[in-house]
Amino acid sequence: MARPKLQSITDKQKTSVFSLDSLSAIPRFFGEIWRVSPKLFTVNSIGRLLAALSPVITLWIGKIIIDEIITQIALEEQDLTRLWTFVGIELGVVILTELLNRLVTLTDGLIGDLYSNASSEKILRKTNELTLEQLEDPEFYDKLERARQQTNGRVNLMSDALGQVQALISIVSLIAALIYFEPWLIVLLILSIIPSFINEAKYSSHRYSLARSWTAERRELDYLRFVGANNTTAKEVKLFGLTDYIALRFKNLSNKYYHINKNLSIKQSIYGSLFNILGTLSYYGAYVFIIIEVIAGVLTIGELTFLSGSFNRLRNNLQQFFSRFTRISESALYLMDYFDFLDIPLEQHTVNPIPLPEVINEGFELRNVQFYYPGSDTPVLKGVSFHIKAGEKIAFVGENGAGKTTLIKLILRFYEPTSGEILLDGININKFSKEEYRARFGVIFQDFFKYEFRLRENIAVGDIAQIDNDSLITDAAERSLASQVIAEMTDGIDQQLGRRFAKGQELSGGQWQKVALARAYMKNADIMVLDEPTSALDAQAEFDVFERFIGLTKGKTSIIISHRFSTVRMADRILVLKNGKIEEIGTHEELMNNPQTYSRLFNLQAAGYQ
Ligand SMILES: Nc1ncnc2c1ncn2[C@@H]1O[C@H](COP(=O)(O)OP(=O)(O)OP(=O)(O)O)[C@@H](O)[C@H]1O
Repeated sequence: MARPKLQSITDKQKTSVFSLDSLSAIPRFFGEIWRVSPKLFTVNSIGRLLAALSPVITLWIGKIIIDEIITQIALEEQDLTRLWTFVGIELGVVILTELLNRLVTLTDGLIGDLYSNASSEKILRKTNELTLEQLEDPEFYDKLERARQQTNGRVNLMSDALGQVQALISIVSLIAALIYFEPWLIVLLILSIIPSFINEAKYSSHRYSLARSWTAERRELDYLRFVGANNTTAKEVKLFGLTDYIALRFKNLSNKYYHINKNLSIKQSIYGSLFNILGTLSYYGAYVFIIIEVIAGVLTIGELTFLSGSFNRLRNNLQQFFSRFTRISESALYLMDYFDFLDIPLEQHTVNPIPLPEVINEGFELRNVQFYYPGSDTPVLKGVSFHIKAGEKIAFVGENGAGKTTLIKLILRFYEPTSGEILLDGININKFSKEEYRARFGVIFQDFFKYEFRLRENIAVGDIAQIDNDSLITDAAERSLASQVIAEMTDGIDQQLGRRFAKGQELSGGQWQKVALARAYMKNADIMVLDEPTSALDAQAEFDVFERFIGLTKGKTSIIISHRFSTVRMADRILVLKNGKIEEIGTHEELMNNPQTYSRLFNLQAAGYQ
């Protein structure tokens, strides 16, 4: 479902012919570049400024040299001092320009690298500041994709924009020289350039709107590339023989884009070539005009080389200037996407948060909680009310899709209930600071992430500030039985995990689960939340893990989700969810005496083990 907050720039604005709107993003862009490295930026700008004057100076010296040669040839007693002096000056200017150009390229590259790293980091941090709701929105993903792509484009934009200022200085100096000798040449020049500029502007805007309208498809292409060539999907792809299916899907979609893009490129090339020929004709027109003037004795030979050189140079510079201009406005459109992404409004922090209770006394209370996932019109929770007493171990049970994990997401404040409220010690959990509130939880999710980092990091993510606290990490590992995994690793706690990087060791599903469970033990959390923490463990390991858990978390409020009734029965109370409603709640014994879902499922599972 479209959400207005994610759409601040309309497509129409983005595709207006000259894309001038987009240029408004450039000052902010330069602000960002400046902050990346004020020193490099200053060196780069000064280098460009000096290099910009080189064409007119070189051409002017060239004119003096030629006129001097002609004068000296006509003399009987030649004095070549002035001639050699100017040749020497020209050589100096050429070497200096060469050095300045190198300096500009070098600083362009360095600033580009720094800027691209800084903007990637910004995207990463911004992504993390967004809510789960925003992260699960496909429109958000399109925006993220557009912000991510063209990182290189943004770097080129910098050299283009600075190059543009440099070119402008060269152009103004060359124009001044042309006006001084032959003002008419300027008119000829402008007439030859304008059609080609309009052509460039038109097609660059087409290209951008095409790229933009294909964002979702590009994401699909990326996903197909990932599914088709990836070590995590390789087993299934090989076993089910999916390569052809995926490759064909990829080919069909990418071919479609290729053909649309091809047609556009061909048209642009044809018109571009025609307008270029027009430009060349105008140059020769000017050339003929200057030759006639020289023959008539109005201009000297030196002035002929200077004027024809200046005209040619100016024509190239202007052509580059205009095509750079369209390139800049095109890149600036992508830049707007990037800023647009960075400007996605963030969720408001809780105003004047109430301090969390030092010790939890009463526990949680859910009052008539109803919940719809954003964009969905099917309720997942339909008026759920219950207590979790302080220090109690409560298990959530129910069939797939009943809403167990959703309940946990609401308690952890990843989403807000659509109606109803959740209280902790009688206070609505929204009134606490989200960060402080979440810090009181030790959590393992059903779909925990397997970081292909070191084992130490995989445990320390539970409290990353403690990454170097070996005793805390080994202690957490001991509690979750991950110590057995550490003992088997060549590099112990510093073993690289996964197969992506050198010396990485892949773990079994159960071993990963023990490592992930250790995250919940990393801090002395008041509330433990375990969402199917033992689904991959063997029966003995599961029993051991839970026995430990019960022993180690005495007096801590805990929520456990499990489909294994041998685990569930260890909880103080069990809540059975069915279709988003509480079907029954009570102790194992109470529920066993109640001929409803729990006793039926318990007996069913028990019978399976007999
Ligand atoms: N991010 C989401 N967006 C939209 N719908 C969702 C989302 N996550 C879950 N759902 C839907 O909410 C319902 C409840 O899902 P939930 O994950 O809470 O079930 P569960 O009881 O934990 O199931 P399981 O035992 O399979 O883990 C399901 O119908 C699911 O399709």
